[in-house]
Amino acid sequence: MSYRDTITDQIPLTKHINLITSNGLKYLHIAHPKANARISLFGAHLLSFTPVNSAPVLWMSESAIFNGVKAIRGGVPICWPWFGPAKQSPTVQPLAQTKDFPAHGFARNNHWKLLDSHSDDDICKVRLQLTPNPEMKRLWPHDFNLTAEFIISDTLTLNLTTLNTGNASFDYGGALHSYFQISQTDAVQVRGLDKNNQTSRKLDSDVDIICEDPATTITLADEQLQHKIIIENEGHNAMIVWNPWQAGAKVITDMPDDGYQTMLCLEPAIIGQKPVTVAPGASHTLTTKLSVAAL
Ligand SMILES: O=P(O)(O)OC[C@H]1O[C@H](O)[C@H](O)[C@@H](O)[C@@H]1O
Repeated sequence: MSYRDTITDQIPLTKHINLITSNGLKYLHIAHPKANARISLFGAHLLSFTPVNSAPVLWMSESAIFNGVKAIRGGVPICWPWFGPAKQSPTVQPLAQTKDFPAHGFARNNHWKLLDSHSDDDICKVRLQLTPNPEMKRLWPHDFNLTAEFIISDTLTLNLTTLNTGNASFDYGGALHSYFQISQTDAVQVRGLDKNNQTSRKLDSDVDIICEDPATTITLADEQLQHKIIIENEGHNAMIVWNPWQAGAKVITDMPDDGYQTMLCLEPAIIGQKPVTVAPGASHTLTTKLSVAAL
């Protein structure tokens, strides 16, 4: 059952933004003349973004689990403060060698606080915040204030700002793990995975690669939908491209077996080998901006 079937409470925050409760979990439903979007406060997880007169930009698994424990499969999970398996991330070693650490950090598995919301005729804006609790400190012993700002109009901007509130520098990594909706795998082409924009990549098998010198703008063109999704990123040092294909999808319990046919992950990331150092009192922002244009 999807969370949409079990809504128990709905509080209007602005003319365009409602705070929804379903199964004890909170969601923001944004219905604006320029776009619709949904955000889960669990994970500060963007679930959907659909500009008016456009197809949905983001893919959501039909078997995604909304239980406030497991990270949601689809949309834009926030991977933070490390990307990938903890054991491979220098920013969490040597701690991660001895204990059971979650892949992609802990931001996507925790409840965030709603800081504020605003909307007018042009945009909707919401900010969510994560601050450390003892379990997070066990996994990553640093003082931080993490803010996810969503600016929704005919484009969507997600600014993830890491503020160091402690008195020692720390290194962090992460990713905005965007799952894009595609019509079918042989209809799409990705450009911008290298800085010179020389390579255009077709999707014809499983892929899980790190592109370490991407262009600032990536495009995902879909011949069948006759549109391209434009992904403009800042603050990252790599792009991850992921599709698990048939065999991979079969072993992912919260993805239908044929789910891989309509999704592609393109993820602006800060990889563990090249973390960002944040000095006390300083901050760093990882940004992605999504828009759609006709082909
Ligand atoms: O299943 P998850 O923990 O959400 O990870 C899903 C995927 O995320 C990234 O794209 C990684 O590059 C993949 O190796 C990983 O399988």
